Amino acid sequence: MANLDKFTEYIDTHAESFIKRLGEAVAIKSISSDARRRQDVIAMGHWLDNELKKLDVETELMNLGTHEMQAQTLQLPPAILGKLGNDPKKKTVLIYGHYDVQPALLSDGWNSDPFTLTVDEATGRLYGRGSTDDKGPILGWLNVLEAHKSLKLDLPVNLRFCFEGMEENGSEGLDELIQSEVAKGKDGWFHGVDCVCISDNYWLNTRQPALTYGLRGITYFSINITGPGQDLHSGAFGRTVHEPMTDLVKIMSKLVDHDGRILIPGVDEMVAPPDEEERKLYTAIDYSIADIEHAAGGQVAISSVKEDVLMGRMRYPSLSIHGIEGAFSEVGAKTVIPAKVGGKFSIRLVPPQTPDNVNPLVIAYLESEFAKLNTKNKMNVTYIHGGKPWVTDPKHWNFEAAAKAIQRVFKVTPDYTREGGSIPVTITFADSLGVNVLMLPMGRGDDGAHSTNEKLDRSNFIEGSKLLGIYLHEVAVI
Ligand SMILES: NCC(=O)N[C@@H](Cc1c[nH]cn1)C(=O)O
Ligand SMILES: [Zn+2]
Ligand SMILES: [Zn+2]
Repeated sequence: MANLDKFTEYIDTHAESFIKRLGEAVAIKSISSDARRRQDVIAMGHWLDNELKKLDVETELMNLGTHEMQAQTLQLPPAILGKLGNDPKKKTVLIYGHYDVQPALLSDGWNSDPFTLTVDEATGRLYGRGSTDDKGPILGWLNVLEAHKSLKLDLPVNLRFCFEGMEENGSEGLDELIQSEVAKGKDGWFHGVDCVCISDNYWLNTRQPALTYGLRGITYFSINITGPGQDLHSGAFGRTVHEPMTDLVKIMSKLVDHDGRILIPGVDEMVAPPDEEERKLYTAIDYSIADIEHAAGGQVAISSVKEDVLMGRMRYPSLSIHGIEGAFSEVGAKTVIPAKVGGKFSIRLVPPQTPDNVNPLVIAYLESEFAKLNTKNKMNVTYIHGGKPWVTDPKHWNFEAAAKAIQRVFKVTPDYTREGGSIPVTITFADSLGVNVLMLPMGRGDDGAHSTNEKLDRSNFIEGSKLLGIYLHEVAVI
């Protein structure tokens, strides 16, 4: 393998300009789930496209059409497909990432403006929405390209890129794009891809780099309850009408138990319990209850048994309640009966669960529980989006190359993990291209993705950029 000292030195000496570039990306409020921010998501796509072009990547902005969201018809942000290198003697690696982010408001509890990358010099942490999910990792790839271009270092593999702007909101249009590109054969953007690498997840803890060979799927629902023609005075109407919020709270309380058990008949039962052999896998992982409680920011773990916590995240389904639309949520003591409320929840799925086999159980259960309420209000259940779980073979050469790269950069062997989150496009790549997909995380388990004060440690950004580059060199020689 080539002497990569110059490459790693370049990454070290250019750390400040890489952080500045990450600051530019974080400043673009590319929140895909908020119709008001759609132009920002599109602007972020153009920003990224421009950065790729500066680094000699041939790109095309793919128009994914429009969709309906929040009572509007919106242009979907473009998928960016890219190509760098076409040497038949080299392997071809497809890189995926997403340039959209989750919503964030200072008033949610951030200590600094979420869209201003804020460097804490004392801890080396880079705070900002998207710092770890997924702008930091995407920019890690840009850092690798910049270093190779500036040093006139030959890239060891051909690269293909697929960056999207709707991952945090159901990846609309992407599956169809991938399938149509694959159907084009040698004229498609993904022709000749040997393996896929996705950097869009986290180490399990704060100490040990990880390689991830599984993701949970997801099925996301909203339950809307209506009845009164308008919001009502609770003094004038309390105990005289059926209240939508009361019905909703009762229904939502029937979904999951305090110990995480899903109460929808048949859902938990689809997943076989682990045997002794499998349990040992979790015993071997360097993890403790303190790790989960540190990452959660409170002493709130459901179990005090490490293996159960790990299995709760990696190999069992979970149900989470996310929010209630239409609820009175301002300061003060408004005595209102909301006329219309919508509760949102999702279930993380594991094999053999899929939205197709779980959704009918969810809908039948909600309808039967609603019928028991004897209310005159009306319930409407909407499936918002979903994706299947994914598990792959971590003994594949793609994982071996990444493990060698981790050994070179961090001088340790990685943890092998399954991730609790979902990236539905992973399975689309695996199935439609028929190649191995690797998840190579950059951030740590306490980064707070989707949460307040999301961060990426400076060392993870810099060492992580080295890792991405060295991984490509290991792929070339494996
Ligand atoms: N980094 C991956 C990630 O955060 N994925 C999201 C995907 C999603 C699905 N529905 C809404 N977002 C996740 O929540 O796992
Ligand atoms: Zn992500
Ligand atoms: Zn995310």
